[in-house]
Amino acid sequence: MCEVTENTSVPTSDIKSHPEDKNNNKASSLFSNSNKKIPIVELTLEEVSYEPVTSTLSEKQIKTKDEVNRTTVLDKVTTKISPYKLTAWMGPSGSGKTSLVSVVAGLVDPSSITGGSIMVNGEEGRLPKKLVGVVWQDDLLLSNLTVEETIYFAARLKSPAEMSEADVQLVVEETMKELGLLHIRHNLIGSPVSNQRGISGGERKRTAVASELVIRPSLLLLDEPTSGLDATTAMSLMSTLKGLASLGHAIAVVIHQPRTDIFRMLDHLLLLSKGHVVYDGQACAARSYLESCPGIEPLPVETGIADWISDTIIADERNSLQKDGTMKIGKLAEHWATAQFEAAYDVDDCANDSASNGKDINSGKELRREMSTLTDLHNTTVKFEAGFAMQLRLLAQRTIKQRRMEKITRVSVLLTLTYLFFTALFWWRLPDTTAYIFERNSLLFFILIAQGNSIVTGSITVFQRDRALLHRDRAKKMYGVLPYFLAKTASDMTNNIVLPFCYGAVVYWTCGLRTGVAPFLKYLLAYYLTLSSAQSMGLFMGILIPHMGMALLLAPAVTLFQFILGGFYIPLANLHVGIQWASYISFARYGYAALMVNEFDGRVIPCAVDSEVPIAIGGSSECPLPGELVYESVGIQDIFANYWFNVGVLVLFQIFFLIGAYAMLRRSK
Ligand SMILES: Nc1ncnc2c1ncn2[C@@H]1O[C@H](COP(=O)(O)OP(=O)(O)OP(=O)(O)O)[C@@H](O)[C@H]1O
Repeated sequence: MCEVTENTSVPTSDIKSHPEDKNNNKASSLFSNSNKKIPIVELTLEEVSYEPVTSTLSEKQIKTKDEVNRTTVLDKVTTKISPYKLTAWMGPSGSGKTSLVSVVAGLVDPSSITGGSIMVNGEEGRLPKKLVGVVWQDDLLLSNLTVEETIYFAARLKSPAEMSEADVQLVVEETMKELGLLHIRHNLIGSPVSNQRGISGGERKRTAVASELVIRPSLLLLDEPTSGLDATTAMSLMSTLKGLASLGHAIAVVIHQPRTDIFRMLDHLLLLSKGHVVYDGQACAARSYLESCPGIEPLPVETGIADWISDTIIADERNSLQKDGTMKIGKLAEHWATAQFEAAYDVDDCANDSASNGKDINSGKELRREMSTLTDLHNTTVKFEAGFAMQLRLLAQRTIKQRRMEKITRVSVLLTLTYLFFTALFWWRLPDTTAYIFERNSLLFFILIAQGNSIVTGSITVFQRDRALLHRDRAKKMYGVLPYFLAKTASDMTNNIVLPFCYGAVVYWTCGLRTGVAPFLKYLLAYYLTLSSAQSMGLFMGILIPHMGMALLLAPAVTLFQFILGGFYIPLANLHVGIQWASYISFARYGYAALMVNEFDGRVIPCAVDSEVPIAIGGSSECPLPGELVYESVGIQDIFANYWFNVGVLVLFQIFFLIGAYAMLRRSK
């Protein structure tokens, strides 16, 4: 007899978890309207094998050689994800559940699917990515966005451009209500990693689900959505998913040993072991099937069914471990492959289960009428829903919102104030005489190096964090690389530089640099361009070197090297010929030159009043001293002594770094 036979239907109206969330009747009615628009989709996998390349050979070598090392992650997997059903994929660690999510979501290299076929509504082909929502374990939500902003950005980016703002807002409202998030709509997501307080783990998961659900995907895949949640929160989330399935979504959940009450909610169950199917059928029939397998201990009294299933599969895997450490196909997988497994679908005890969704899924007739053809499904979707301008606007807003508390945090303001304090202490109101020329030079160099280095490392760190989110969003075809890149660059060039730039502006007056509005503005321009070159170089390095640790190790060395070649430590003319060339590709050289020329060009530096020691600058102890001699003494001569030339080269540096960064980003997968 099948143990799990009770009606597990959870009506949608019962799944809201917070009393405040019951107030929005308008949203509720829209939900029932938009519900009709979900394209009904059934996905069938027939003997699908997934074998990614694990060879260490380069792509070029692989093309020329026949032998390609592949690992069999999924071996002839046959299963189904049906609308109106809550499907679960279970199996021990490493059994291939997450890989199956990637395969079904179309996120793997098609050449690594080495066998079998994937059918959508009975036709062989791929489901448009727009109709698939995937919630991963690491949800990659942006910490400084509120719950509502997170769902809104997902909704707007994924909704058709012609959909009005009011309608998008209504769908966001409706989705928040559906997932019990209305009462925390204005709360920040937060980040457990950086100890930033925010919403709870369960609310995070629900927000991640809401961000996917907001466009009503036909197929929703969730990779361990209940991991890290307490039993009650896990139950509440699964109830929500069950309710959503009853509206027509096809939902597949990767789940580890759920509690019995959660297990009872499942309609369909796929059990995997080392990439092989061990069971695929109605969840309520799994027990009787497994107990019918030779050598399997029946479910002990007081043991949860999911725990028993897991123990049974793990024991089978252990038994199939050979002496040389390799694994042969387990007995359970072998049995499933040869058994008359249709029997598992037809267990009488599960008769009630099919009715539990309010739809007789086994009759199939009504369902088939609801299903669109694959061509229709493709015709109704476009590459990106939002237009270029909309993507750009939304991404810029999203980046600004995320960065608003990142860059101007209390710590960064405090650090800038500390820098200001010490800079003022060392270089306070420098007397404008020949006796203080060295101090002036050193100040101009210090302000570059003090801020430049942290900008480069900051830029790398921010991009490495954004990288995963970008790749995930790109895979979902939410936006293009260009709008992302433009929005990011615009934000980086303002947000990341605002504090260093303010520091530079204040230092100008506290340290008594050249008086006059024009020199001040020119100083700001040169200073800004040097910092933004550092920013672009950081981004370039961050994209070029995908490994964050490696990038952060190399970045300070490269930046320091650039600054040494700037001309302050070693006058440019005195650099060894073997390295002199490198100074031409140092942005610090042009930044420093522009600041020096702006400070000293066209003026005469008065003699130090009480100076008894003649000041020798570049071999000249002239007094008063022509300003040109100061920058010429560090090797800034000829065309390099032209302020606008240096500013122009800094602009070129940025163009080079940015175009390079964009090109690499486009190529990266
Ligand atoms: N691209 C790949 N190249 C090589 N091996 C891979 C690749 N993807 C997955 N694998 C291997 O396939 C097996 C299944 O991995 P997968 O992450 O799908 O398992 P899982 O069931 O989700 O495990 P867990 O429950 O621990 O998350 C693992 O042994 C994994 O190392």
